[in-house]
Amino acid sequence: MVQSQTVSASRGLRGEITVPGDKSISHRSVMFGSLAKGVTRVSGFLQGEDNLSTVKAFRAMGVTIDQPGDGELVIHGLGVHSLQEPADVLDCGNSGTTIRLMSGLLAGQSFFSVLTGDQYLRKRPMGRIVAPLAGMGASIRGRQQGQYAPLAIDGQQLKATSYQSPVASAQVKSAVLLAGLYADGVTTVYEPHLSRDHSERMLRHFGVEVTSFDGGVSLAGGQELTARDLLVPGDISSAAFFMVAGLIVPDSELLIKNVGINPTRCGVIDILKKMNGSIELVNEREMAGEPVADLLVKSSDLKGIEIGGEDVPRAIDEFPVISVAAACAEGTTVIRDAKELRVKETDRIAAMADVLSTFGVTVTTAEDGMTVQGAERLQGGRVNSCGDHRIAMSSAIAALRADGDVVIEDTQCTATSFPNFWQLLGTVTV
Ligand SMILES: O=C(O)C1=C[C@@H](OP(=O)(O)O)[C@@H](O)[C@H](O)C1
Ligand SMILES: C=C(OP(=O)(O)O)C(=O)O
Repeated sequence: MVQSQTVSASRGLRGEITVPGDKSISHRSVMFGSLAKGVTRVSGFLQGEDNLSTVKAFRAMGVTIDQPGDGELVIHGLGVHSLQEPADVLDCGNSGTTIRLMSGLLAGQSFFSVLTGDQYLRKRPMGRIVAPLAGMGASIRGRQQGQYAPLAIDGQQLKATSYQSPVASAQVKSAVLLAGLYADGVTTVYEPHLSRDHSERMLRHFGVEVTSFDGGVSLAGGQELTARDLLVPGDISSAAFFMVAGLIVPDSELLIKNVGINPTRCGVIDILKKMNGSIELVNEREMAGEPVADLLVKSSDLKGIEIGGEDVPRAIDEFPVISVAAACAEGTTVIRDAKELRVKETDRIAAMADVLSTFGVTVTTAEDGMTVQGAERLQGGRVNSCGDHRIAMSSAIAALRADGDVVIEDTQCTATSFPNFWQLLGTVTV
């Protein structure tokens, strides 16, 4: 049954919260832990649906993964050449990260595998990974000449590549690097702007030599991974909903604890600060090769700004909620260079333009972004998430500032990345 949620205006957000573990790092912990030799203990693992798809896929390839407690995994890795042919199709659900990274990994195995996903994932572009992997000798077939899943992968001996990616995408970069682990020679990926570097950091954590340089990254094939414990920080993409909520709702003061602030991910903090948002980083520290801090957020009078260039990949999943901040800011916000938003779980430019216009906000869209006119007041109404977790949660945050109740339809998708979102929102809103 399709679920919905009704959200009313808030008189302030107060208290301390901890958001669930980082989705990108959680995926990689399962993948790299499964390839490592030895036992990897993960804590802070995100038990969202996307990550559970990754766990299921590795179990289907013979890896023993125990879940002794909430957010805990024990992965019994047997080395880079230990995976077994899965007996059935691997279902990646809604998760772009799962299907794209696993395609790179499976391209170099000595077995056959098929990857698919839900109705949203089967519409997302796969040619962006199929093309560079084919250049390494991979045999991958998919619908419409390899553009769309299901993808059928006939594992091959791969050769190293030097690939110039046309998009700043960590999924493309990581897929090619994972294939590169199985290739003869040194694989290099160049990208137009630096995308999130969790793969590079975690591979190093597991003892792989990875060289990052201005414009790209390279690694030599044939390296082994050695198991090491991992602590997953809170997901900045999940924290972003509460950052914006704390800024736009008057009389708010919120401490969001234990948030990953990797420089390739913290564009949302820089953008919101540029909008005059009060966000203070306290207790900065490092956890398993990733920087972490607590974020103190206070209600602020936001102002419109221009956003584009290298800030875009550093905040790519946060644009739906950044557009909510823009709707509550004084003046105009222009978002450019963000065409990638059109190929996420939904077309997030079109979806947010729809949502914000229901709230009474004036939005114009462009192929690569949108212009949002800040509004004095938001109005209530009925919106639909289109099955996209980030659209559902962004709508909920806008509703905290609306004059009337907001009904959000199709809200079960929040379990993709933030299973306790509604409960947490309830605990901090006055
Ligand atoms: O590598 C990752 O974990 C991710 C990379 C990004 O996608 P792209 O690589 O398509 O930019 C991001 O949108 C996604 O949520 C997670
Ligand atoms: C785009 C996202 O994830 P993925 O690409 O892994 O589906 C997201 O979480 O916003």
